[in-house]
Amino acid sequence: MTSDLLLKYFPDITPQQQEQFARLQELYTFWNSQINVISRKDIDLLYERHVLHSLGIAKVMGFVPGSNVLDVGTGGGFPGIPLAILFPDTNFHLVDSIGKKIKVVNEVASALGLPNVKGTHARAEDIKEKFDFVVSRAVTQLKDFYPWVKGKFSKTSNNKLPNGILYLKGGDLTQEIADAGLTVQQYHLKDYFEEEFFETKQVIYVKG
Ligand SMILES: C[S@@+](CC[C@H](N)C(=O)[O-])C[C@H]1O[C@@H](n2cnc3c(N)ncnc32)[C@H](O)[C@@H]1O
Repeated sequence: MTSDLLLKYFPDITPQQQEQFARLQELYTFWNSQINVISRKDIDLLYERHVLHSLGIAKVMGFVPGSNVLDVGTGGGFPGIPLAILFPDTNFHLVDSIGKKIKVVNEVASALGLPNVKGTHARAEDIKEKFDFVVSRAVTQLKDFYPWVKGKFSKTSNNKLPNGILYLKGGDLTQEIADAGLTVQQYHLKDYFEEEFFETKQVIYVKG
């Protein structure tokens, strides 16, 4: 199962990437038994609900080599770790306000040999560097999230979308988007993935 699901939607991944994705099951099964980084009932659905969901961002945006991406509230490394496997030439800075989750991120990145991942125990608001993109999943409402990151975008980018936020969201977002008062683009993951899990899942893009 594992990487078969990934090959179905990302047929160009290299044998090394397949191997890295395949190892996630063992690594997260171990780390999840130490520290709850993903829902325990979800561990059997790791590839669909966490890895493929994270890679939904890659269906919207292919980061050009050298891009710098901040993952805010990464928890155990989602969406940052799957994206870092898929985009080995992009730098991913994964932050979370809970230190033990960042320990998992750094252990997983080291076990997989991902030099493009840096995990930092910090609140998003305190990160001072500039990035091309901010990615995130399941952290907070857009109206609260946007002020944390709005000053963090570098001015230029060679990417296909201007620098900004790519936020994985699910359900009816009409009210949340209205409350944030932001202009967003909505990408529906059911257009890319046929599994029922993706029926209401979206990537919300906000220009930085
Ligand atoms: C529900 S978890 C989601 C984790 C991960 N993104 C995922 O989808 O599996 C939300 C995470 O956001 C982190 N978080 C909340 N507020 C934060 C902040 N201001 N800065 C950094 N991390 C934050 C929490 O510690 C928690 O790990």
